[in-house]
Amino acid sequence: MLNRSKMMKMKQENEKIAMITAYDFPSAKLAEAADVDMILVGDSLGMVVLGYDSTIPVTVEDMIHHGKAVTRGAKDTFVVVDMPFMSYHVSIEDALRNGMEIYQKTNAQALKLEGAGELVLETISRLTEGGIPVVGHLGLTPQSVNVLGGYKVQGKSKETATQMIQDALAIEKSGAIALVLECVPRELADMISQRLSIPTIGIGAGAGCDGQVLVYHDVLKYGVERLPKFVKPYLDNNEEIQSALSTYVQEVKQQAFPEEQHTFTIDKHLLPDIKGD
Ligand SMILES: Nc1nc(=O)c2c([nH]1)NC[C@@H]1CN(c3ccc(C(=O)N[C@@H](CCC(=O)O)C(=O)O)cc3)CN21
Ligand SMILES: CC(C)C(=O)C(=O)O
Ligand SMILES: [Mg+2]
Repeated sequence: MLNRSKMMKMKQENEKIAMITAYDFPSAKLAEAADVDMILVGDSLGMVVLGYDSTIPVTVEDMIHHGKAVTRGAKDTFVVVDMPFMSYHVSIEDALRNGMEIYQKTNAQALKLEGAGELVLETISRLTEGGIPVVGHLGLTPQSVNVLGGYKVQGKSKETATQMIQDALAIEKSGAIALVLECVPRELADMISQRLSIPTIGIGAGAGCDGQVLVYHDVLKYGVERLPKFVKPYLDNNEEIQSALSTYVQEVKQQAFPEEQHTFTIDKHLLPDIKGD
C-alpha cells in the first residue's frame, strides 16, 4: 500500500500517481484490481451516484456510508475520503470532530479538504498532528461553486495564479501529503508541481502534475450525460447496458425468462396436497 514517503519517492522519480474515484464496493474492487495507486471517495458521489446537481447537499453520513463500502472493497489500496461541504468551516472543534469521525468510521488512509482559508489550514495541521494524513485541493473547488460563479477554470489572472501558488505552499507547510489541482491552466499547475515537494494530482490541470485523478463514472462513461473537457472516457457502453436492460424487460413480458436452467424444482410427490385440487 502507498504511503506518504512512497508518494514523495514517486514524485522524485517522476513515476506518475494514478488515482480514480470510487463510491461503492464493486467500483472499489475493480479499481484495486486495476492497480490504481490511490482511490478517492469523492463528494462528487452526490452528483454521479445520488443525482444532486452539486456536491453541496452531501453530508458527513453520506461520506461515511460510501467510504465504508469502498474500504471493504479495496483493502490493499490507499483510500482518501473527501470531507463534505461545511463540515470543516463551522469551528476548529467541529472540523476536527467531523474529520475524526469520517477517518475512524471509514478506515480510510487520508482525508481531503478543499481550499486554503485560515481555518482549513489550521484543520490540515491539527488533523495531521493528530495522526490523520490530509490531501489538499485547490483550483476549482466544487463546494464553493456558487462563490466561484460556476464550474470554471481557476487561476487565469496574475492575481489568482499568484494566490494559488501561495495557497499551495501554505497547504504543504500545514502538513498535507498531496495536493489535488482541479481545472487549472497547465502552465500554472506545472509551476506549482515544481515548487512543492509533495505530489500534485491533477484533474484538468495538464500532464505536468505528479499524478492524475478522474471520476470513475467519467472514465467508464457510465450514466453521465455530459463529460467535462478534461475527461478521457476509456469505455463507452451505455447503449449496450441500456439494450441489455431492455432485453431483460422484454423477456419477462414475453415469458422468455426465466428458463428451465434458472429454475429450482422438487419432485411432485413432495408437494403438499391441498383440498379441492
Ligand atoms: N462527473 C463528474 N466529473 C467531475 O470531474 C466532477 C463532478 N462530476 N462533480 C464534481 C466536480 C465538478 N466538476 C466539474 C464539472 C464541470 C466542469 C465543466 O463543465 N468545465 C468546463 C470548463 C469551463 C471553463 O472553460 O471555464 C468544460 O467544458 O470542461 C468542470 C468540472 C469536476 N467534478
Ligand atoms: C474530482 C475530485 C478531485 C473530487 O474532489 C471528487 O471527486 O469529489
Ligand atoms: Mg470532491
